[in-house]
Amino acid sequence: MTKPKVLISDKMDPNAAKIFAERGCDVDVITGKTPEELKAIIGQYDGLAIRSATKVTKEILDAAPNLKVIGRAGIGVDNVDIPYASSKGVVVMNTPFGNSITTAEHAIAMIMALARQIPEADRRTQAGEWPKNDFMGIEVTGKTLGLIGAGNIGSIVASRAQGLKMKVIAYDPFLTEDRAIEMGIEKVDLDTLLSRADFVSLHTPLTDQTRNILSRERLENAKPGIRIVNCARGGLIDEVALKDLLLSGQVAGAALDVFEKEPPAPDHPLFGTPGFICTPHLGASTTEAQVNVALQVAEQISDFLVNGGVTNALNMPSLSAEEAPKLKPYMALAEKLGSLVGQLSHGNLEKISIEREGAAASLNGKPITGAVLAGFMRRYSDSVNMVNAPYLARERGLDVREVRHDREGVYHTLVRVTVETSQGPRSVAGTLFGDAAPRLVEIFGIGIEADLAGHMLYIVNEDAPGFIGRIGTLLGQAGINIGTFHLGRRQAGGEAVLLLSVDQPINEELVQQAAKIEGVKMVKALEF
Ligand SMILES: NC(=O)C1=CN([C@@H]2O[C@H](COP(=O)(O)OP(=O)(O)OC[C@H]3O[C@@H](n4cnc5c(N)ncnc54)[C@H](O)[C@@H]3O)[C@@H](O)[C@H]2O)C=CC1
Ligand SMILES: O=C(O)CCC(=O)C(=O)O
Repeated sequence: MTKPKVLISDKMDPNAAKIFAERGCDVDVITGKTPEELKAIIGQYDGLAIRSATKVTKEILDAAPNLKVIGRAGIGVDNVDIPYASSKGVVVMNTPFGNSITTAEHAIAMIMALARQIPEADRRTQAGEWPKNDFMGIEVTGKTLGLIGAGNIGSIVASRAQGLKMKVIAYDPFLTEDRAIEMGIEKVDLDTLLSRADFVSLHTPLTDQTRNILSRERLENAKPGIRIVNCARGGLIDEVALKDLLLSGQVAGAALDVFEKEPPAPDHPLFGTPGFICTPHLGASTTEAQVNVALQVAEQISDFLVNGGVTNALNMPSLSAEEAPKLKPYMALAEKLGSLVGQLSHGNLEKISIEREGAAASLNGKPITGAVLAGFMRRYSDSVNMVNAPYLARERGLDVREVRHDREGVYHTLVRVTVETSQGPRSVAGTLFGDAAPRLVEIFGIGIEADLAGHMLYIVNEDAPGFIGRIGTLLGQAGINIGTFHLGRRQAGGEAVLLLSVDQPINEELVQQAAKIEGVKMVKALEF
């Protein structure tokens, strides 16, 4: 049997190459390639091990007919086009915990560096000055640290900050009250956090919800003299606004490990701004973390290529060989339903129930539940997958109920997902056509039949003549082609839902325009 070939395309601890060789793979370490150079060689490899420098785009994936698995030695996978990799059948894995402690420690180092202005004091002292009177720091003891994102890294930062006698508050829609109590922190909304925090530290992935979460407006309204640390992802903060507010004194200090564009241009507006310090995406750069993630990624990739084992995959469930063919379409359905209900529900979502009815009731429910939870939580975390979703849900105190009804309803098989929201329960349901093709059949109590795929637009409106024409015209004028069109309504003249699939993503501006059309109650762009 020929050995699987693996490329390590980013700088990684040498133990990774050793593990690949020991586990039966041929490995090449070729780092620093341009996208064009990578495209020219990627075709020969079955596996690709990366950190953050390699961007695995559509073009790279199209040039990689043999590629079966991509392993990210780290957490964030925003450098991989996961939907496209999935469409090509390429498994994407990460190493969700290997660098969390290290990154949390970097955030704490940034807090201390800001509090005592260590980089600037160091620079001037080494330049021959003795500027003892220019650096009046602050104590962190007794100060309030506001965490935006309290997952793996955020919760480690919380415990370290508590050791420094800081009071920790957090904004994280997925943090339950119980988990917050367990962590000894206070759960607050974002505005409260910004009005109370002396230091803010960001620990979320970059998603549509978190992009620009520290916008100019939010920074302007934050507690005067706030200090900000970002060791998560560039794009979470408005960098230009940050400079203006550092200059005005509204923000007393900012420490960035990550930038919207990396590496930042040499004339980046923040460079040289008083109170600003930065590091070149060093959050995960310790010997310990790099050994952890390199070993882990090499073990995971070789296990997959040599034995078919799946660990920490972001786009694939773990399954036995016999169950796989029967369960696969159910898992595709379940993930879509979880994703739909997650995209359409807001606020504190603490309870989710997954009901299986008819033929679905007799199947192994675990992978179906895992798939629902993975779809539901994907917008909150880069690290969630069908395997770890139930564990993460439990850890975060999400109450997950699984219910089986052996009876058969209108459909011979049905999966229903319900979340409890502050406005009451919200449920969506789907079936399999021909035991293979997932179809949505009900959304918030309204019957509708639709395939959930690609870019979609969801509209709730008052059922009235001429409405569909107005939506069609709006999309047509925006140059957006409609693929499929699905309608459902409670009763004639009552509340109706419209679900459209379109050929390109729908931007926020168009969503706002659609929301202004007469009769529209709610509009949401969806992605599957
Ligand atoms: N600077 C560096 O070198 C490193 C950076 N990272 C970044 O740190 C991020 C966090 O990593 P982990 O803690 O392991 O991830 P995680 O998935 O355990 O935690 C992320 C948390 O963010 C929360 N969240 C999601 N959307 C939110 C929103 N709109 N508002 C507030 N909170 C929200 C989630 O509920 C979750 O609790 C990663 O996504 C990665 O981008 C990770 C490792 C190293
Ligand atoms: O590999 C690195 O140095 C970056 C780590 C990181 O950003 C991540 O794991 O998300």
